[in-house]
Amino acid sequence: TGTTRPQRLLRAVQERATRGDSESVIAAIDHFCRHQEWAMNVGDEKGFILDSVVSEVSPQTALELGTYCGYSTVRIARLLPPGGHLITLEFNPNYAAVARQVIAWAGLEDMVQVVEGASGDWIPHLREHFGIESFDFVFLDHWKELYLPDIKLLEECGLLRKGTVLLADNVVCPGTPDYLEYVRKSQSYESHYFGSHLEYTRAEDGLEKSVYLG
Ligand SMILES: Cc1cc(C(=O)N2CCN(C)CC2)sc1-c1cc(O)c2nc[nH]c(=O)c2c1
Ligand SMILES: [Mg+2]
Repeated sequence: TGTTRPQRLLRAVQERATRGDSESVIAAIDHFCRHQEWAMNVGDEKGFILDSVVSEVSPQTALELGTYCGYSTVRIARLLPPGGHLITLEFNPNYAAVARQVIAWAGLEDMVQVVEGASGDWIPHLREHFGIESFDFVFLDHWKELYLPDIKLLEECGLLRKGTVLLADNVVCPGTPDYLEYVRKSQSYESHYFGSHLEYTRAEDGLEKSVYLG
């Protein structure tokens, strides 16, 4: 038995970060991942790019696919405008349980809804369940095989509108070739690649920003 890596990450947050201070929660997780144990958070370098896109969009409605421990959830939620709301989908209940506590430690629980389950199961029900008309911003960070089917599902469910901004993590490492080909070739998207590095490493990775044109 013993603790899991997400549980050890949560303990590092509770020991090092100040309750209600989202910057200190982000710093505590980055410290843990750099000096204790690598973990698959978007990280500080790609996180800075995520911050700039979220700030530019200033979304009232945001969707995150893949919560993990809530690191990017906190990065996004801390930048939402008044009235803004973030729904984050997580398949793994153990990850979701840790994420809820990390988000609460950052004092952002009122702007975030952590939803447990498979993205493909939940996306068709987001409108009726959460009263969402469409999303202003979507962060894809769950599983490389699901990026493409899930944005097609979002399109089909009418959850994207002209100007919706999609930002995808790990398009180089682990890599999402089918997703990249689709958003870069489709007339319905305007895409741009932000080169960076895999979190806490020197390996190449990056974020793909795609604006839905309708
Ligand atoms: C699990 C994993 C291992 C990686 C790697 O190349 N490694 C070599 C270098 N060492 C240090 C770490 C391990 S990259 C990666 C990863 C990274 C993300 O940001 C992810 N985001 C969402 N969903 C994922 O499944 C996801 C996986
Ligand atoms: Mg990732």
